[in-house]
Amino acid sequence: MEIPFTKMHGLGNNYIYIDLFKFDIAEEHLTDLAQGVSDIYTGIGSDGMILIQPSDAADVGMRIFNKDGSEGQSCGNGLRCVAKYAYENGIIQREKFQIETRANIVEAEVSVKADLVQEVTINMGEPILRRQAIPMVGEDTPQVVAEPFTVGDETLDITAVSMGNPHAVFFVDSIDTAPLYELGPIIEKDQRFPGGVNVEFIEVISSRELNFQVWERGSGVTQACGTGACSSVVAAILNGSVQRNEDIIVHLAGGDLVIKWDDNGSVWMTGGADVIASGTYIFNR
Ligand SMILES: N[C@@H](CCC[C@H](N)C(=O)O)C(=O)O
Repeated sequence: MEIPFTKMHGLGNNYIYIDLFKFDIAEEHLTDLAQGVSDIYTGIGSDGMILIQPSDAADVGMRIFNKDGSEGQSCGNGLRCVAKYAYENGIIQREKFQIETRANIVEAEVSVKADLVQEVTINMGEPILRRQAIPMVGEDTPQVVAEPFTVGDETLDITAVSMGNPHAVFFVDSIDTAPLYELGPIIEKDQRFPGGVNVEFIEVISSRELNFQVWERGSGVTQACGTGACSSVVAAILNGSVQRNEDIIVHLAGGDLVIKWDDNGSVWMTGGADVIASGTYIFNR
């Protein structure tokens, strides 16, 4: 099967995008296809695959598959790229529109120059903080903030947040010595997170800026994670390190995002989205 694709990235978090407005793929092939396109040796090479598709509930829909073929509920960097693709390819003709994910419907606004999208702002909706809704096991509590969390012989303080997908946020003194490769893969599959979890290590560098590293569920270390940046700002606010209703700059390996958790409860994300390549993938089922 010959499948048309576009490869895009948001701050280096790169996915193979398939436009289901133009092309259909049977559900049974999606896991294999995501693994296939993501492989750097035998595929195109990516952090995963994103489907851009018609939606009954919003202007456009998206589904995100990680590198290992598992399906996530949302993807912040993917949402900005879907917004850019939808606008530049005439799926949507307005600068403000809605995108449906498995988690929720978000509001996107594109800023356009010479018909090209320069930057995208997404209202990602409200964070989910209740323990069992994240989901995290244990007696239900309204929030999981700075709780001791033992992994092997280390005990760290965890703040858990869901932006539709689950995130375990750990504050460290320096991002350079964060145990990303050592603890990321272990915490990702820790039984206290029945659906697995994305793992972030955060250094607070001022009341307006955070340094960020991520181990993503299903994909490992990536250059950036939009839902992770949102979760980290929410976690930093819950821990009293930064303020609500202010623009916080998150420095990720692939560049910066501006995140705000406003007084009405919504988390806003602003950043770039870029096209890398387009072509045809030969899918051997
Ligand atoms: N990179 C994404 C998140 C992708 C999904 C995640 N790995 C999960 O399984 O929840 C982002 O930019 O948010």
